[in-house]
Amino acid sequence: MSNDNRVIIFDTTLRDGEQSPGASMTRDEKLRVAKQLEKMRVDVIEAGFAIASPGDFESVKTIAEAVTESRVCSLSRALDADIDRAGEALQNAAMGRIHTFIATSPIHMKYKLQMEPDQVVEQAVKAVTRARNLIDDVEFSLEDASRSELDFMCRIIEKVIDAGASTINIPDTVGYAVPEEFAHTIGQLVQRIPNADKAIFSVHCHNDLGLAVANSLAAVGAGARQVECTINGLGERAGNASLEEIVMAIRTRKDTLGLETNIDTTQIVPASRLVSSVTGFPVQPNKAIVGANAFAHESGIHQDGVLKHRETYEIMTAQDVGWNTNRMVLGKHSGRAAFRSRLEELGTTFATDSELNNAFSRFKDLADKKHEIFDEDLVALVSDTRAEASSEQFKLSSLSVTSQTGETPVAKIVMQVGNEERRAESTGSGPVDATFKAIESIAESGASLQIYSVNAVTEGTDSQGEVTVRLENGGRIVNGLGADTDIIIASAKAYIHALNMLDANVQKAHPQV
Ligand SMILES: CC(=O)SCCNC(=O)CCNC(=O)[C@H](O)C(C)(C)COP(=O)(O)OP(=O)(O)OC[C@H]1O[C@@H](n2cnc3c(N)ncnc32)[C@H](O)[C@@H]1OP(=O)(O)O
Ligand SMILES: CC(C)C(=O)C(=O)O
Repeated sequence: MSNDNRVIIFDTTLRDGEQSPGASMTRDEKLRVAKQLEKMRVDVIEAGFAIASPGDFESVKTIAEAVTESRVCSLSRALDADIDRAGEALQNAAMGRIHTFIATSPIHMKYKLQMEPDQVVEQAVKAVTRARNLIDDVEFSLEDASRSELDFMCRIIEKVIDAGASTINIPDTVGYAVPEEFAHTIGQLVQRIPNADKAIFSVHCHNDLGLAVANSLAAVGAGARQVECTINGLGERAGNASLEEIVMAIRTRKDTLGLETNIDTTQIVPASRLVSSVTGFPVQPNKAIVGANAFAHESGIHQDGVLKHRETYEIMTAQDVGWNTNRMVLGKHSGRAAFRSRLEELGTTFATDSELNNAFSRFKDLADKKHEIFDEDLVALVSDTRAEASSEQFKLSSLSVTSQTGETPVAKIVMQVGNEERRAESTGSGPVDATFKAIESIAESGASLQIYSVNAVTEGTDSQGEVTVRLENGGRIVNGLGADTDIIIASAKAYIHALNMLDANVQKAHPQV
């Protein structure tokens, strides 16, 4: 692919990204992010706004001295002092850039700058000329370009290119543009400005209408060859175009866009995590590319499709952007294919379809109670299913326990004993004690309880409790297991499992302790 089709990735996480209220970074944090951006092969890193504060100056200087593979840039207004400060911060850069800007929209010129358009042109040319005397790479931005008049933009751009700007940035400062219109503007600028071929056209889109990425892609379709963007879409107000979305859209739709970047996409997720951790801005789970759910499938039909042929529901691989793998999340929308596959990965196979169906129906019951089923839940669920299936003698039909402050707990149980339904009611010192007494009043095993333990299988209040009950009878000792989101029911299941083991004389299958 020719150079004409290469899109320069200009990352402004450390400058515009840091303008997100609450996203301030220290010099050392910025340096860590800059090194990661360099590793990701970002072309230009906007390290800060040197005149903004002594700390920002130090950050730009430190990054300019530490980064050699990416160009390091500082922002500056179209003012002598800003430009000189940027030049000073960048003086040791292996590759540096001064990025100077001034607003060109009628509303900004009249109310904010309080300048006439001619004065703005004059100040822009003066700024670019001064910057070019300090450094050989100068970018000029027309702030609020998407609300600026086309003829005026053509006039100022032609003059700043003549003054030495080699990158012309067209920002959608307030996120006002829509893709078709923005593409038209870029196309017009590229066609109408006589010296347009002497500069790279760039865009810098904000996300106020959620269109930052769409506008950036429309602009590259119309001839822009630099995109300014940020990790996780961080930035002023609703943020900037997100780097990961731009880069992966260009890569994934190379067939239609015909473009490429130099980014090592496997470094995207590490960069996203780093920026999230240093700024304290979490990444939403459904965020494209870097959200926790971006490569996760919960629906049975999708899981079945992905297991048969990944591309049925994935347009990129998780590994391409730096995840270890895609994920099958087991939940209430999952089907047998994913359930069986995950258990096989965990070393459990089903001998018969009815064994699979039995475990699957328990899994659906559990999924109705719990948001996400983890591997530990599955293991507990299958061992519980198998424990129950291992003997026919005692089965739990229903259990109701009342436990109230100042009142003695009461357990009412219905059990299947062989072919007979039996009921019992008992009180106890606690709900578990009452339950065990009710079971024992039906089973009359005479076994003594040696150990009772409860473990939360996963984290969270919707976790399954896994209970172990050790019973001793006539010198035989067995361990019964039960799992449920309700620990009283898990306890009843574990006690009944142990009774069945004693009854069925299964010590060899479940060794005595
Ligand atoms: C669209 C963008 O993201 S632009 C970048 C925005 N980022 C920031 O503003 C972060 C860093 N900014 C700062 O630290 C401060 O605003 C500073 C240091 C740059 C300036 O601080 P102050 O001198 O106190 O000025 P203040 O911020 O109050 O006002 C901005 C001044 O710059 C002028 N100005 C704004 N843009 C430009 C420009 N591109 N070129 C020249 N002057 C400009 C304004 O008209 C105003 O001038 P006035 O004081 O004569 O009215
Ligand atoms: C300074 C420019 C590039 C900017 O941040 C904007 O217009 O949003």
